[in-house]
Amino acid sequence: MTKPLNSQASQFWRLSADALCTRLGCSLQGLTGAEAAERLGRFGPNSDAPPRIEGAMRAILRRLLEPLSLILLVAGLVSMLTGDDIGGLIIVLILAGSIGLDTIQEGHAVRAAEILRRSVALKAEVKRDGAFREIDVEQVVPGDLLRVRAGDIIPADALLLESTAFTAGEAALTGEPYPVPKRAGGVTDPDDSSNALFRGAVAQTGEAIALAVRTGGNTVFGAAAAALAETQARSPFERDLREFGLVVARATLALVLIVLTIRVVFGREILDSLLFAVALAVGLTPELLPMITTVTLSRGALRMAGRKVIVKRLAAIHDLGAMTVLCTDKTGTLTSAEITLAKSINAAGKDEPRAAQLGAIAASLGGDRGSLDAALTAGRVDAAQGWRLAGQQAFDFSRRLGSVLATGPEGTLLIVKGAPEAVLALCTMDECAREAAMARVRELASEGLRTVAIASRAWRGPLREVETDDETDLAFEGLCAFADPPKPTAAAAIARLAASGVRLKILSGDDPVVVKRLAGLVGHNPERVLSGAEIAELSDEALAVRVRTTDAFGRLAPDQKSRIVKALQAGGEVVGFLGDGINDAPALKAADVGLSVDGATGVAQAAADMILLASDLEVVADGVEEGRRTFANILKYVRMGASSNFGNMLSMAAASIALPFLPMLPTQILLNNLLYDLSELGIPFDRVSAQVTAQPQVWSMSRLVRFAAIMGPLSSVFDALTFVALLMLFKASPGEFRTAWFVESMATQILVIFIIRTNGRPWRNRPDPALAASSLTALLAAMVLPFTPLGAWFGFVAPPPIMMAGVALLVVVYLACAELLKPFAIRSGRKD
Ligand SMILES: Nc1ncnc2c1ncn2[C@@H]1O[C@H](COP(=O)(O)OP(=O)(O)OP(=O)(O)O)[C@@H](O)[C@H]1O
Ligand SMILES: [Mg+2]
Repeated sequence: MTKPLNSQASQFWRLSADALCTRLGCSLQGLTGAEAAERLGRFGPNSDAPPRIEGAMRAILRRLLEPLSLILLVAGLVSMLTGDDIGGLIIVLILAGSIGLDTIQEGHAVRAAEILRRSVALKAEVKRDGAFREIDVEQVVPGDLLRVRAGDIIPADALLLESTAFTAGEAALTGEPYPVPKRAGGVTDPDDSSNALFRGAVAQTGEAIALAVRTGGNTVFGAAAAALAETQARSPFERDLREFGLVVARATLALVLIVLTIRVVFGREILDSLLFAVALAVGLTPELLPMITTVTLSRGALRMAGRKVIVKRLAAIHDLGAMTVLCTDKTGTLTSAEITLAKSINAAGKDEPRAAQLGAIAASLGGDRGSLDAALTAGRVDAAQGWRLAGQQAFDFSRRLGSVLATGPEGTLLIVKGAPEAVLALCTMDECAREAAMARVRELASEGLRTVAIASRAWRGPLREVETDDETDLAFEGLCAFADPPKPTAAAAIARLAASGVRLKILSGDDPVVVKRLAGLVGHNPERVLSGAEIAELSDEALAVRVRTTDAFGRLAPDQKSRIVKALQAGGEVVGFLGDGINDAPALKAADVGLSVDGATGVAQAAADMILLASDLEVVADGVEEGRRTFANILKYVRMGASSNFGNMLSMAAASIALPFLPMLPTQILLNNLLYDLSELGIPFDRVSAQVTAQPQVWSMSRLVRFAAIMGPLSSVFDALTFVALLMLFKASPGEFRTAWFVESMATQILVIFIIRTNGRPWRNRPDPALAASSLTALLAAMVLPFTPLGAWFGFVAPPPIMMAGVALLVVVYLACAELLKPFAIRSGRKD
């Protein structure tokens, strides 16, 4: 991966800032809005090959160019030219109808979902018209002055101008596992790019100002960088569905070829046979399945947006519905994130403002964007007056401390701030005093207060950046205690999640005592809280066992959060992770469904699959419900296809070989297919019973196969019965046979939705009016058409009433049998 760095043309970091400014035609003062707009036009958006939203014409063309559509189009035209005007016209019209239907359906929903997804696009901070402001990452242009802070994804390739304790994680770009320090200034070694920032890397610590040099696909890592931000990997559900589609498509091809060959060998009319075969293929291919999943998922995404969840990766909707365990960070989800400074205590345990004073200096000079530093700064607003930052060691989540070198009225002071046990370990104090301080921390924790310890040391010698070795021989200054009360809504949301089969686990970097108390307050009551130190001792296998029974974790390092997620996955759980910090990003990536919140750090948002517009577990519970509902509706399509529709087409193939005449004319088959598609239009809107949304919905290919293996043959049996009855009993003419069977086939295909849309009795759970309307309209059209003058165009011949009565009876008996067999078809082999 280091290759692009070596290519001469891209080594902008070997130039000085001034030289780059000349080359880019800009200054170091940032661009004006007008300049930026002009550059955006010139350089294009800061993204790789922007995912174009397909226009209607293009969408129609894409469908028209599919092989089956092309064949139909050609066949239709040939029919027209060879004298069968009406037949040809009908084929072309039906083809146009189907394509129009698909385009309208897919276009609207998918476009709307894409717009939503963009609404949570990553932000970048740039100087425009003299002030720093947040803009969409795509709007960044070469020449922009960037400000990047810990937790941001670096928006463009840029030359560093200023930095404080800035390190960048470039692991995904270069393979270098540790964050690399970045400093402004010239470099001599061409391999040394420590003064450059690369798009797609993660700002790990500190802050930097940099000049954007390249954007979008021109960046050193180009597409690789974008791939980092957008994970659109296929979920198991999507993969299985595709596989299923492929299997069916192959079977279709084989079947159609067999039918065609046999018919041609037996000397039947070639054009007719070809048309019949193609129509059969149209009826058989689950060409709608991918479109329907996308549409249903997109509709689900729109509904979820109504419930304040923005979906970035569509398939994650299913994963959210399948989720069995939700891991969550503590601050901001269980608590309000508006942490306030409650107490400042000195080393002797007395109230004294000094700890808070020093904490505030450190926080305002060199703090991160976390809630603790915000509370410290807000606690003593002008503490930092007269102090200047001289050096820094940014807060490190693994060591749980950070320091600031500050020069001010007291001279130069090294201030160290972090988790009590981490800071106390660096202080010069006897064991007794240390124990007393820790006892105080525990006492505060039992009152629900979380603490940060402050230590300091007078600095002698030259001013420079702080190193880990400097953080020794510290004097313990005292503790700052913060109130972080639980959210009023948390307890109810946790209960709701539990009722819907989702177990909650708290994964916090905070003190186990604080975690345990808070958990109790929101009704979570874990038996004990496992700490990061204990986890470090466990093997992956041992951890996989422990996580099953442990519901809260404290003092976790970022990689331990993702270790726990993986341990849960190893135990067969579908794991969700909700977090907002830079320390949550690894776990968000590892989880099956990563949830972050609007306004979270860039890395967390980039790693997440969904963004909550309100940081509240209530929203997650809503999302879970919506996810299950969406999935249940997709399952209806799949089941529909796997039962009647597929069965009918198989019977058609068999009949075309066995019968001396075509069991249905090609135009009739196409009409059948179109009406069937129409009948399904209402499915995405359908209701789902509370019983179905009450438990995690896990996709299972084996269950679908079981369903198809029972319902498919049932449908074929009834087709065979229909054939026999029509030929033997009613002595139907070919025209009557086709018409009667058309009606029977439409009725069974369409009406079975009312049976399989619910696991219980159909009359207990009413369909949504939209579904009832689409199904019954399609059915009505199919039943009336043969008896109208228009029917003759399709080759329908009105059968005698007695024949129709027989067909009606068969349909009723079929539906009754389907209802009787349904419990066996949907019963799963295992308990779930
Ligand atoms: N800016 C900071 N300054 C000093 N100490 C900090 C800072 N940020 C975090 N810490 C310490 O590190 C610990 C872990 O950080 P933090 O609480 O943010 O982790 P977390 O896993 O995100 O926790 P939570 O579940 O509360 O969100 C804190 O409890 C605190 O002791
Ligand atoms: Mg946090």
